[in-house]
Amino acid sequence: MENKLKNILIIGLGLIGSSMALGIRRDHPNVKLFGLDNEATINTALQNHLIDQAARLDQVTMMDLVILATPIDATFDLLTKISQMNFSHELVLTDTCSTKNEIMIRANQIFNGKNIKFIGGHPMAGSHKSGVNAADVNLFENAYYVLTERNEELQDILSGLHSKFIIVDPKEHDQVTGQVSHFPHIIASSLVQQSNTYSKKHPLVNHLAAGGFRDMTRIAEANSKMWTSVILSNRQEIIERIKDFKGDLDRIIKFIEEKDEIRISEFFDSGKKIRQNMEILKGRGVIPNFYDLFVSVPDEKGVILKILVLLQDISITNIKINEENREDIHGQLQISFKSASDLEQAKEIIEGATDFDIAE
Ligand SMILES: NC(=O)c1ccc[n+]([C@@H]2O[C@H](COP(=O)([O-])OP(=O)(O)OC[C@H]3O[C@@H](n4cnc5c(N)ncnc54)[C@H](O)[C@@H]3O)[C@@H](O)[C@H]2O)c1
Ligand SMILES: O=C(O)C(=O)C[C@]1(C(=O)O)C=C[C@@H](O)C=C1
Repeated sequence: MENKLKNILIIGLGLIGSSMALGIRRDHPNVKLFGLDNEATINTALQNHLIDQAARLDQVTMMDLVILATPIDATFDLLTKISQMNFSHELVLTDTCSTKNEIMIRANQIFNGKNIKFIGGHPMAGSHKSGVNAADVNLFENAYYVLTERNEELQDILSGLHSKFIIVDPKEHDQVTGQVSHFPHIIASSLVQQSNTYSKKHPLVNHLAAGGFRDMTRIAEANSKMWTSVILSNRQEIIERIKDFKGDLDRIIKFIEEKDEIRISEFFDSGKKIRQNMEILKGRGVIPNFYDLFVSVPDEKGVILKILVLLQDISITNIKINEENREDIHGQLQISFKSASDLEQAKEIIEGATDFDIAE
């Protein structure tokens, strides 16, 4: 298929826009990539060859595809400005916002009868980091990429992101992401703040916070402006999720007060089973790192290289080093694989060649 989307403008070259630029370039080295952002960001994007050329907003009219990778409030503003422009050919326009319903309602109102094909988009992967320096070509690998409708040419341009397209109704999208993406950010931030308040009375809090606390709170470091926009764009759903959760907390308070051993155990058991079932879904994109092996490694020079050499014939999707604060215990290498069989093979190789502790 000859793709007619040749001149592509990305507005907003932060974490998402710059990572998309790298992904687009991977499969489509010949498209012309333009960028629009503040001067410092554009300079970095040009230096790092993320884009070919800077563009102005009025140059939207000469583009074939425009990707809005901007915060939600800025995206609304840009949608309005673009809807006031005149196009001699059809513009394909998409966004990356974390909410979809309000954006689609607005787009349907303002693009009606215009030469603009708007397709709502949301890559279901990201990070607590932001800005052009966080660009990562593998950010969207194996993650779902939500679109509000199929579009062969757009999907082809985005193929180098290595994500999986899924068509979702905008309202349904906001309900689901409200539960599994937006609400968890509220929980993480509340937990960090509650612990901080408690630490005024109990300073040891700052020392005894360990792996569990770290795993629960990484996303509390996310960009506050972005999350304010997300929450305000999905208010009703998020309020409902919070109220629902309050009910769950009240239920567990009751079990504890009543020393109800069976119900407390059922509570944890149920959580464990549900999460383990979600693990099965990991390969389909619920959680980007799937089939993980945790190798406990001594803090010695060359140890990571040794493991990598051992696994050189197996496809690894990600490696993470979970450092330990204490010097006397081992750090943990988290290695992610594409399949259960790759994981099993890697486990056998490491077990055969080292005495490192391994867990799945
Ligand atoms: N961070 C995530 O995990 C994540 C994941 C998926 C989708 N998203 C969504 O993608 C969008 C971008 O998020 P991000 O994490 O890349 O944010 P970011 O802060 O890293 O990047 C946003 C960029 O947009 C630029 N910008 C803002 N207003 C602009 C304007 N009017 N014109 C041109 N550039 C402008 C900023 O300078 C910045 O470089 C948001 O709508 C967010 O909801 C974020
Ligand atoms: O990994 C993270 O830090 C994220 O929060 C990314 C995350 C999420 O997983 O909920 C957050 C917002 C996006 O719209 C999509 C993905």
